Amino acid sequence: MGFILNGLDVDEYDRSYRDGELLQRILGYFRPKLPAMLLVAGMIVLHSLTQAAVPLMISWGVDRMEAGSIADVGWLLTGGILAIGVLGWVFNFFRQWFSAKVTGDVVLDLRRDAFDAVLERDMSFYDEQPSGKIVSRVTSDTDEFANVVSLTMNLLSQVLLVGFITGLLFFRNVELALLTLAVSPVVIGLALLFRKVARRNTVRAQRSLARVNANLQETMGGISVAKSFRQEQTVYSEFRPINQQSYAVTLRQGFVFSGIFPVLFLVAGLATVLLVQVGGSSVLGGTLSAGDWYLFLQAVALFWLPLTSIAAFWSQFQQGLAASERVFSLIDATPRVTQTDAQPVDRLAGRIEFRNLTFGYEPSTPVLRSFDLTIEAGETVALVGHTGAGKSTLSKLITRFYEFSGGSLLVDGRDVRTFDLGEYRRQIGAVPQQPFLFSGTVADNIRYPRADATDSEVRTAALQVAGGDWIDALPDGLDTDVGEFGRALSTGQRQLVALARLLVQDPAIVVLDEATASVDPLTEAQISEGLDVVLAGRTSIVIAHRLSTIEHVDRIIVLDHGRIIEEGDHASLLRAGGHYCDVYNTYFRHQSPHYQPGSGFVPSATTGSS
Ligand SMILES: Nc1ncnc2c1ncn2[C@@H]1O[C@H](COP(=O)(O)OP(=O)(O)OP(=O)(O)O)[C@@H](O)[C@H]1O
Repeated sequence: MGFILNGLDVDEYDRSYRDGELLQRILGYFRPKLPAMLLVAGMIVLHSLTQAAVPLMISWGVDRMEAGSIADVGWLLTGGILAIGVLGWVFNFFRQWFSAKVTGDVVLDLRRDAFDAVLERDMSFYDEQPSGKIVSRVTSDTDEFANVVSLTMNLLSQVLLVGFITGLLFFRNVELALLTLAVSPVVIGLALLFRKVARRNTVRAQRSLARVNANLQETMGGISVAKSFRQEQTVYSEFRPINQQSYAVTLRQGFVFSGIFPVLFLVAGLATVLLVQVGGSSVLGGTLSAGDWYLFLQAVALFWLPLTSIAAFWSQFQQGLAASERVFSLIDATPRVTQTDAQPVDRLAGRIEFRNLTFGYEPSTPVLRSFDLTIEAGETVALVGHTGAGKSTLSKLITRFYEFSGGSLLVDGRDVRTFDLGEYRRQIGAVPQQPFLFSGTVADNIRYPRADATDSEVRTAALQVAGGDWIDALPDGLDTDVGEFGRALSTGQRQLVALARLLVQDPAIVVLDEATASVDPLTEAQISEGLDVVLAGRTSIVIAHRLSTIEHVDRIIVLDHGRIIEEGDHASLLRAGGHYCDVYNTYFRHQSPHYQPGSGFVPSATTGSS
């Protein structure tokens, strides 16, 4: 049991809905499709009637045969069965066609809502949830849901058929009808018993599939790293148990599901034996006509088929419910970033104040405690500090990707929680260390923040970054295809595109995580030049990794374990000989054009190095 269930726990945002609640929610998706569904219902009734009519006609024929008058009605019987068959086919065709349309439409809506929800989630959600699992909810779980919708349509048709046949049985012979019905509670009881086990197994199967997806997604994302470290074997060894688990869980699900049918057929078989025995004796005793007996034997077969599928349907129904539960959990996951208002945000000046702010990715381990910092409008601030000091955390709070738990964050003196989030974010230009480019051309990527930017605006922005020299190096200039994730461009070129993109966005505040990857001196110079243009006139927070940047910013803030331990400009901080000197000696010293191995240490009070 241990291995099979490893890692199949609920995700943090998973929740359990009552069946009624789930059904209500599902019905909400079907309500707009009412006319089409009524048509489907009509077709189902007609189709079920045709199915029930066949045994009835044959029974009538058998009675005629018994009375020795089959020759008179033979053609009527043949023609009638044929006509019913054709009608049945037509009704069934329209039923299938319209139900496929209704199902397709509902899945389309559900997938749209799930995808919308995915886009709405905070960054913390993506930190915690492997993307493969999310993909699984939007794709395979909605498919699962579609299956259950088709099954429901089939079930409705079968329930109607059972209804018609039961009516017919009672009409012809109450005694035999009661006998047939007597066994039904056993079948239904068995099906209900099976319900819980089925649901549990199904949820596990879906989770194990989500794990497979998550693993694949991660492997594909990091395939170049895996290959360069020759870790293919490790990747494979990690995948194998997950795949094996999915196999085992699915196998177990199959085992549980297939267990129910033999049991149900056994019960149905016993009932048929009983009917053959009792019915046959009645025919011999003259209390039942041969036609009625035939009708019963036919009806019993028809009667059991829907009943057993109703029973088996429970399991698949549970499967669909479990899938819809997972999709709804994704849609309903509560956002952590909560705005108290949606006030319009005009052009910001860009004054940022952290006041007594507390934040932790995990509430129990705060990264920032009672944090205070004011960045003036138009100021360029560099954040430096050892890894894990909290530099990126500050930028994530400004971009409002994460929610803080205490204190306040003010922009232009207004609480960020009161802003219209969309309007606020449009004024923040965030550039990550590895700028992400979407498939398309360089121009498409520069235009990304503002789809209505004209070609000439895009070109102007590109030309403003480092005088546009870099564009000439691209094979097709701005029309160069960047490839998936921008892989067709060099690291430096991607950064230059990201800077041009920022100019098109024209944000009031720039939050920039400088790339650590080294680029050739020419590109380095182009990036520095581009940065000067991009940051001019905006409030800029730069997580600095370049000496050329920290030398020119208005203020350097040295962070350590989520606290500001020093601030000032480059020269004064070096003179002060404090913690900044340590950071300088560790990170920045080597980047000086005059650097020689072992030289350039700035004496600091903490290390005393010289
Ligand atoms: N998504 C996350 N979930 C949980 N903890 C996190 C997350 N991101 C960062 N942390 C933790 O928060 C602390 C501050 O991290 P942060 O990324 O802000 O540091 P940093 O100064 O930007 O470091 P670096 O220079 O390495 O990027 C670290 O202890 C880190 O482990």
